[in-house]
This record gives sequence, structure tokens and C-alpha cells, in this order.
Amino acid sequence: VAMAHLAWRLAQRWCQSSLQVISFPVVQLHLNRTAMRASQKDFENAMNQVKLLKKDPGNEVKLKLYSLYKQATEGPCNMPKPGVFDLINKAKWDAWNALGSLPKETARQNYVDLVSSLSSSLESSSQVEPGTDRKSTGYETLMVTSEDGITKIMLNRPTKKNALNVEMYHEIMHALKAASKDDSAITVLTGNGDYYSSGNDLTNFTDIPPGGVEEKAKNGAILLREFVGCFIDFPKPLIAVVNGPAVGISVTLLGLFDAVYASDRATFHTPFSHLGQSPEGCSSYTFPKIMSPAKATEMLVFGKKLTAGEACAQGLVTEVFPDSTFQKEVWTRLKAFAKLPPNAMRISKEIIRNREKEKLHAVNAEECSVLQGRWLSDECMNAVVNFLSRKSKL
Ligand SMILES: CCCCCCCCCC/C=C/CC(=O)SCCNC(=O)CCNC(=O)[C@H](O)C(C)(C)COP(=O)(O)OP(=O)(O)OC[C@H]1O[C@@H](n2cnc3c(N)ncnc32)[C@H](O)[C@@H]1OP(=O)(O)O
Repeated sequence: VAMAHLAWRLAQRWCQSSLQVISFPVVQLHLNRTAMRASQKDFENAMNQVKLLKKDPGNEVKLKLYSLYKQATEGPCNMPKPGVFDLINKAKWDAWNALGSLPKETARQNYVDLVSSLSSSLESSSQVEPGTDRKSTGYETLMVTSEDGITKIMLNRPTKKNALNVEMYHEIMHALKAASKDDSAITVLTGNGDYYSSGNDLTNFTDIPPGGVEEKAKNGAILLREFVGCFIDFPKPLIAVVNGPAVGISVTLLGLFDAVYASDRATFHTPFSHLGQSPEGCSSYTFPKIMSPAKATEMLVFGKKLTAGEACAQGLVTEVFPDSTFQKEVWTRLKAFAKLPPNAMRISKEIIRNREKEKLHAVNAEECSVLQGRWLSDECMNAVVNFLSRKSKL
């Protein structure tokens, strides 16, 4: 029932979004222009231009591009309608099918016009931080820089409060593996914008593969285990610079960091029971050790949100700084740490961590297996539906 509800809510959102795209004046103007006819060469150029867009145009526009492409190359929709839970393919099918018997040439022209309007609007509105060459980092969801002996991995989805989508999980693993081998002495994880991170991106639950929700949950557990494993095994000092509120997995992982510096604006929230879920990031083991079993229960079971001061008093945070001087003070300190002999720091971390490694991997495996079951529960599905349908927030 919860899944059907979720599918229905998403279908409503897709509908609303598609309407918005179609009624968007610039696009509408182009869609109505049938007098000109694009050549096959124009069409191929437009396809290449799409690959070069610097900014993701968003799902609605991608759907429009997909449907026009299919119509231009294959004509009216000729695929069987996907099942209700196959949300992505259903949305694609709906978009293509909605074009009805639009002639191939018109679809081709509309595709070329849409790409041309996108190229100009996205180029001019791209907001890349000064001095940051996103291409040089090669990451979509992170900004990774290396200077003064410090590799900084910055979560970079500020408009989504740095929620971790599947791509971000993969990119963080990649960035950690690269940082473990580069010549920096320490590695820092932080967030861009007002949040450190709002935790797992709840839309990760919506893209159901052909194998159904069971397959999704199984793949989610595999991904999570590998992801947390990278933090357990990370060989250099790993420091969290918590610039704002932290939720869910971005909090639990802190137990695997070597130091955690927080702005006094930061809060620490693990609302797993509210979300029908259970602890991950080895927090079922690290939190009771760090802060006592009862305090860990308040956070992990009852979802108590801690201020930065409280998190520091309980040992989860190393030190708290006033927000106004946070960046300056923390980075001055980190630059000093980074000047220490790197091999000595590695070896010292190794003897602290090695005693615990086997245990941490076992805890990680168990937590992922329990979560796999939780993700299939009504409690979890309802919580996700409520968030996605804007009925609830933390
Ligand atoms: C079975 C499949 C598995 C797939 C793979 C999974 C692998 C690992 C899973 C590990 C599990 C981890 C557990 C957790 O992390 S639990 C924590 C989950 N997080 C939340 O529940 C937070 C939800 N967000 C909120 O409650 C609020 O957004 C906020 C953080 C309190 C902020 O509220 P505020 O009013 O300030 O801002 P907005 O709500 O307007 O947010 C701005 C936009 O950002 C979007 N957003 C924010 N957080 C998330 C999120 N976690 N997931 C998805 N989207 C998020 C929000 O929707 C707004 O988007 P919009 O502008 O497009 O509306």
C-alpha cells in the first residue's frame, strides 16, 4: 500500500513537473515553432551539445529531451507500458506517449530548439564558485581540492542540503580512495552551504529497478557496506569540519573520524525510529562507546537532536567554535596539523584503529543487513512517502 502511495505521489509530481516544462514560455515558443525544419546534421549536433551541457538541466527537461529524441528517431511510442512501480521507465513512457502522433520532423526540430535554449540559459546561469574548476575535479556532487598538505572533500549539493544521493556515495568513496594515495597529510570532509549534510537522499528510495524493491534494498545494503568500509579503512587522519546541521548517516559516520570540529550552528540528529530505520555507520557500536549506552540510545533510538555543545560534552565532537570565526580558526589549526610528519600520523592512527578494525567491519555488515530489512518495512516506506509528498520534515 505504501509503495502504491509512493508511486501515486511521484506520478502526481511528474505530472505537475511535466506541465511546468511544457508551459515554460521559452520552451513553449520553441515547441510551437514548426515552420523551420532541422536537418539530420542539426539534430546530431544538438545530441552532442546535450553531452556538453555544464549543468544538469533537471529531470523534467531530460524527460522532454528523451521523449522528443524517441519521437524523432522512432516515431510514436511503440513500447509496452511499464508497471506502476517502475517509476523511471513509466515517467519516460508517459512523456513519449504524450507526444501522440507528432511528426518525426517536428520532434526533431523541437529537440534542436530545446537544446539550443538550454545551452544559452544554462551557460549563463551556471554558478561555479570563483576559483573552482569543476572539470578539473571531475566530480558532480563534490568539490575536492588539495593544498597545504590537506585534501578537502566538500559535499556540494547545497540546494538539497547536501543530501547524499547514490552518485555522491560513489564519488565520496572515489575521493577517499584517491586521498588515501595522494601526498596530502590529512583529509577533511565538510559541506558547502548552510548544512553539513541532511543525510541519505530520500529520493534514493524511488528509483525501483526491474527486480523490485527487494533488489533495491539488497543493492542499497551492498553500497552502504562498501561506503562505510571506506571510512573504517581510511589510513590518514580524517577530520570532519561540521559547518552546519548534520542528519542521519552524516552524523553516525562521525564516530569513525579522528577529530570532529563543529560550528556552534551545527546540530546532530539521527531520527532513525521516526524514519522506520535503524543505525548505520557503525554507530550502534561507536556511539555507546563514545557517549555511554544511555546517551547513545537517546540519539539513535529516540532521535534526540543534540546541539554542538551537547555533542561536544558527550564526546562526539572534539571542539566547538563560534560560527563567525569557525572557518578561520579551524583551517588555521588544520594547516598546523598538516605540517606534522605524515608517516608518524599514519602509523599512530593505524595502531589506534587496527585494534578495532575487525570489529567495525563486523558491525558494519550487521547494521547493513538489518537496514536492508527495514527499508522494506511499511514504517520506512510511509516515512519516505510522507517526506516526498511534503507531509513531513524533521
Ligand atoms: C533501498 C534503497 C537504498 C538506496 C541507497 C541507500 C544507501 C545508504 C542509506 C544510508 C541510510 C542513511 C539514513 C539517513 O541518513 S536518515 C536521514 C535522512 N534524512 C532526512 O530524513 C532529512 C529530510 N529532510 C528534511 O527533513 C528537511 O529537508 C531538512 C533537512 C530539515 C531541511 O529543511 P528546510 O526547510 O531547511 O529545507 P528544505 O526541506 O526545503 O530542503 C531544501 C531542498 O532539499 C531537499 N532535501 C533536503 N534533505 C533531503 C533529503 N535527505 N533527501 C532528499 N531531499 C532532501 C528538500 O526536499 C528540498 O528540495 P526541493 O527544493 O526540491 O523541494
